[in-house]
Amino acid sequence: MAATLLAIKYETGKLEILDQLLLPESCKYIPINNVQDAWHAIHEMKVRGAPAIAIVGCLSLAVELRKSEDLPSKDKLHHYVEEKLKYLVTSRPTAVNMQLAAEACIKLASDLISDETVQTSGAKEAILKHLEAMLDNDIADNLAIGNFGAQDIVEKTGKTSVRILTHCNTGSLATAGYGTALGVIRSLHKTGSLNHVYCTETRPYNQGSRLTAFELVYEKMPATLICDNMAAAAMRQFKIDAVIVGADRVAANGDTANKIGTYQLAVLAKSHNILFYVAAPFSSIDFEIQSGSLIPIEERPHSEMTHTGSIRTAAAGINCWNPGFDVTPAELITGGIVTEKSVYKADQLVRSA
Ligand SMILES: CSC[C@@H](O)[C@@H](O)C(=O)COP(=O)(O)O
Repeated sequence: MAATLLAIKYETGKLEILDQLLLPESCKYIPINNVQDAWHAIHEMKVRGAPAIAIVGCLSLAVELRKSEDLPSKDKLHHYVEEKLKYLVTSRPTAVNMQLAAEACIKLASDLISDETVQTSGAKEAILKHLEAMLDNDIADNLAIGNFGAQDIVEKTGKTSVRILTHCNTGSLATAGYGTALGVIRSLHKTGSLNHVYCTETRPYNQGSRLTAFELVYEKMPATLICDNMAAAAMRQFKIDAVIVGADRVAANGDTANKIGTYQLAVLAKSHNILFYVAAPFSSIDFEIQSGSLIPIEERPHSEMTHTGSIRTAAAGINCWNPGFDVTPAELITGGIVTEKSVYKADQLVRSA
């Protein structure tokens, strides 16, 4: 893959993340030396985006495991892994990727315990191999998502040059590299099928203007930034062909939690007869949650709405409501849910697909 902006750098036992709080002014990598560092970096949104959260969490455990030389028994190793991963899951509530990654790794640790042929060092190596494979696996998944999504958009619109609208940040900065929804846009660009991409500012945290716009400029894609309240006007004026967004958690029925403002884009897309897509790794689908109403939604600090940096921009004393995410009902996802396996209609989602 061509060199792109990386949110996460990992070399055996050494983990660094790009501090996204400093973007777009400066690009600075900071070390993550242990699980606690990762918890804080995720909680404070130095790294964000559902896949990137899970990868940084899991790699921080790999860093700790590589440092620890005295692991007394396989049983203790299992409890250690379980405790650390469960702690990481508490860093942010809505994205499911960290939770599912934790469950998979805890299950591996538990299977290794019951396997009498495996020694403690072998168990540790197997867990490390599992955790450290996440970066490469995520990039491979994103490339597949990009290809499936680009192909589907070209097929369903019947156009060879499409205009896309996207929301929040779903690119290299939210994943191991390439991206999910932005990966689809990258693939359209790579194959000469992208006419133009419009990215929303994504108030109040501005992932669109700070991060997506940064990636689009970096990659020299034909792109325009719009404020969130310009979406309807832009859909009509620029004849948008498809909206594509990422996901923090997809319920079993296809309802999708993603950055606040996604739902209103889906409603607008419907009334403008525009295809609406969600792009996410299969690991963003939570088959334990039957519908979107059960997805926990993170409430963010009011200062994100009332202040720009240290300057107050809203009247002091006003009440605020600042949910970080909303839920788009499955029936509004008219294009489909693009994963690394295939593009699904909501009613085609099955656990073993
Ligand atoms: C590939 S990232 C998908 C989603 O995680 C993304 O769209 C999003 O909502 C990110 O929210 P954030 O609050 O910045 O972590």
